[in-house]
Amino acid sequence: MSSSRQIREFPSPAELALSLSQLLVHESRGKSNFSLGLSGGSLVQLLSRELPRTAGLNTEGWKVAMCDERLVAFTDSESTYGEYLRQLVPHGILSESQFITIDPSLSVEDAAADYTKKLREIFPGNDLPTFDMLILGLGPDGHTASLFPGHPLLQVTDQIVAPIHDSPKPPPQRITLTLPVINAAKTVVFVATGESKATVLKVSCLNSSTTLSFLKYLPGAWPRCSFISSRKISSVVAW
Ligand SMILES: O=C(O)[C@H](O)[C@@H](O)[C@H](O)[C@H](O)COP(=O)(O)O
Repeated sequence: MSSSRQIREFPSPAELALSLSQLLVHESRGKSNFSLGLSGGSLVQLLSRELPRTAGLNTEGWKVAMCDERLVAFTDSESTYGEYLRQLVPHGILSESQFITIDPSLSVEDAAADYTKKLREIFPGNDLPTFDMLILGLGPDGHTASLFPGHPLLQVTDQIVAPIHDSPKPPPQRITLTLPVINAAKTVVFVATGESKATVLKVSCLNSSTTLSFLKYLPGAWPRCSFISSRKISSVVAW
């Protein structure tokens, strides 16, 4: 899985979640340390439902970061970590101490600097954090993490985490992993659930020069990218 591009299609989000959980078992098996980046949106519920009943899952060595995070209190329903805390952690699958979280009390610049420092501690000695696996979402507008089409953050190459003040999708203040980190990850999985992803996938894959295309920014990750979808996308995606 980690070495080749794939599209995996499932008839329902439940079946997608099952496969994603099995992939996590496979990718983390035998690793005393497993670094995982998670996204928000529908992924929180998918994983929170499926991981607790996944056979063979050993999360002991897992460190879990957010691919992006909204600068709101963890108690706010907009907080991605807060949602994992409410939906996944109570199942005993992961403990709070395994998550690398932002400090939402800081300004967005300081929160990005603080998160950078925390990631550097998890990946000591590496210029770029090399996540074992990133699970990314995909917005109908073509954004992934908090990297939005046409936004200047797509040009950032000298930071591993960037602040964003003007996210087109609310809330406006967020922090995000930057493209170099996504490109350096060992396995990158895009989870594209729902009808709204078909257009962006089609446009992105058929014409990689379009502004909408997130794929043109992922030359490093592309050979290791997978798409997991709850609908048939292979018919619209040129692979
Ligand atoms: O911070 C955010 O706004 C979300 O995390 C967002 O980036 C999400 O991952 C995608 O929009 C896909 O969301 P769905 O899977 O819910 O469609």
